[in-house]
Amino acid sequence: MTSVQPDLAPWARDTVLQWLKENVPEIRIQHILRVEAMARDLAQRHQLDQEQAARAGLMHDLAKYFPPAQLLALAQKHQLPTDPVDEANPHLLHAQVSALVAQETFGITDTEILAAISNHTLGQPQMSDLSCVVFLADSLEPGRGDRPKVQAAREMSYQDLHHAVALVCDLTLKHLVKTQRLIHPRMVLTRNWAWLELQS
Ligand SMILES: Nc1ncnc2c1ncn2[C@@H]1O[C@H](COP(=O)(O)OP(=O)(O)O)[C@@H](O)[C@H]1O
Repeated sequence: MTSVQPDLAPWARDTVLQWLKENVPEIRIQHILRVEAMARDLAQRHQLDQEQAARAGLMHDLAKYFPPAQLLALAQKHQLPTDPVDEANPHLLHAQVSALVAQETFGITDTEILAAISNHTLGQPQMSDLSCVVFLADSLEPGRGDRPKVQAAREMSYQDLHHAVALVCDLTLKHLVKTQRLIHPRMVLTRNWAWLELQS
C-alpha cells in the first residue's frame, strides 16, 4: 500500500477521487458519490459535522475491490478482530480495511471518520451518530431503489437514526436468510442495540 506523499495535504478530495478512478469501477464510484451526498444531507438534518460525514462517505468503499486474500492478510497484519464468517466471506472485511487505507494512504487520523468507514457494512453496538449516518447512506442512497420498505427506512433516516438503523438491519438480515447466506453476528448485535435504543 503506498503512503501519502509528505507534500500532499492530509485531506484532498481530488486525490481520493483520482485513487478511486484507478482502483474502483465507474459504477461503484457513482454509488460512492451518492453515499457522500446522502451522508452530508443526513448530517445536516441531524446537526452533525457535514464534512466528517462527506469524507467518511467518500472513503467508505476504498477496499471494496481488494481480493479476498489481500483483505485477510491486511486484517491479520493489523490484528483486526475477525469472526469465522469473515474468514468464510473475506469481502465483509472491506469496511475495516477501507478505514486502514484511509489512514495509511490518505493520512486520515480523525477516529470518528475511521470508525464510520469501519462500521458501514455491519454497524456496531453503541456506534456514534456519524457512524449511523454513513451506515444508512450506504444502504439507502437513491441508487438502492424505491421499494416500499427501502423508501420507509430512507424516510425514517431523516427522522430517527437508531430507528432507521434497526429497519435497515432487519431488511439486510431478512435478505440474507431468504438467500440462505451466512449472517455476521456483529449485525445481529447492531440490530438488537438499535431496537433497544428505541425502547430506552
Ligand atoms: N450481516 C451480514 N452478514 C453477512 N453478510 C452480509 C451482512 N451484511 C451485508 N452482507 C453482505 O456483504 C456484502 C457487502 O455489503 P455492503 O458493503 O452493504 O455491499 P454493497 O455496498 O455492495 O451492497 C453484501 O454482499 C451483503 O449481502
